[in-house]
Amino acid sequence: MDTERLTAIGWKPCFERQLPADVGDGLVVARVSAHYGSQVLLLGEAGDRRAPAQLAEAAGELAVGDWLIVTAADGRAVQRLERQTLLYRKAAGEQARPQLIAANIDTLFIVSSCNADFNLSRTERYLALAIEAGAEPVVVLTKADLCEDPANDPAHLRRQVERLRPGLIVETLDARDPEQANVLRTWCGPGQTVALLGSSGVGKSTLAMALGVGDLATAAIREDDAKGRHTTTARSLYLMPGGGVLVDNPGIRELQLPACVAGVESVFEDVVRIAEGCRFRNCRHEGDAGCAVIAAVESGELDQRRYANYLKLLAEQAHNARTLVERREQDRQRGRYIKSVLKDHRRRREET
Ligand SMILES: Nc1nc2c(ncn2[C@@H]2O[C@H](COP(=O)(O)OP(=O)(O)OP(=O)(O)O)[C@@H](O)[C@H]2O)c(=O)[nH]1
Ligand SMILES: [Zn+2]
Repeated sequence: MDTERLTAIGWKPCFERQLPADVGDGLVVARVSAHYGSQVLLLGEAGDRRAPAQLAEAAGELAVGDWLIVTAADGRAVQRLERQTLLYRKAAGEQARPQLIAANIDTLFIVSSCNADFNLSRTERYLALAIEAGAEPVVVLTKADLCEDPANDPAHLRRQVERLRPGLIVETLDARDPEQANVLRTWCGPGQTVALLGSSGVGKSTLAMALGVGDLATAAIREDDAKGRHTTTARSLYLMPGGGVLVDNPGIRELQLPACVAGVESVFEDVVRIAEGCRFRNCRHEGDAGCAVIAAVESGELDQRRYANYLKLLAEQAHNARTLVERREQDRQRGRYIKSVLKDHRRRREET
């Protein structure tokens, strides 16, 4: 096993420890680089290769960024290494299970611009997501060069964001300038995996360019299919020149809040601490008698915006959690209904 080459695709000692003894004996290490329909793209020591999804998923459901032990011959997974972090979102459509977005991301760059997109409540939402996933959040404020309002200069905006969470790291920069983007190199070295989270137009692709990844929009793999036709497929893992990996796919960019009480409570530790002083244990902090949170807002100790966003994010994630449970219940009922229809059908057939 060439550890150096694996490190270039995000391999770390914590994965090394999980390796079975027989790796090398017809088994190789690979990382899920993209997942589409019936095919999975696996990134290994020797570069990209394809495997039928059915084989690659033999050791469990996959997310982009997962590490697998696969057979060298046909890419059949014999083991999925334990995930260090996992980004997921609420189920889409008929699915009852959360949809996996990406695994093993060490750092989430929460990107927002110094001008129109600057929004503390949105940043809190992304912080909750990052913490829930287990990834380290780093806030990147782009378009620092376009900040014309001296009352809202980049340094001032940065301080506002820093106050959202003790120890939170915030960088301000012009995303078009590779030299300025170098402040992010700390998180982009060998063995490290990062992803960019943020609204459209804030500069995620521009940042990726500045970090040397190249043009994300056009960075597709061209290959010839069995009939010699050119096909292009989008991958989701990009190697950075410094040795790290950038994960990018639309699923990450548009991430919504899944069920994540722990993430929300971690971002709002101060509010949770104040709430310990509420008279009632199940206080909803919405006008209940003896509410310490409302008292803190009234006294000015707690910011009104932060208070409102805390309640909003809590409600939102609870709603998303509830729809999952409700969907599961609906599925059960539908299953029961289908069974009864089939039974009915059989009985009638037996009668005739
Ligand atoms: N002046 C200035 N322009 C920037 C900066 N960052 C991004 N831009 C410009 O903003 C526009 C949008 O940037 P993108 O990198 O495409 O934004 P994105 O976040 O990738 O957007 P989506 O792909 O829609 O998610 C481009 O025209 C960039 O050149 C910056 O720091 N300063
Ligand atoms: Zn209360």
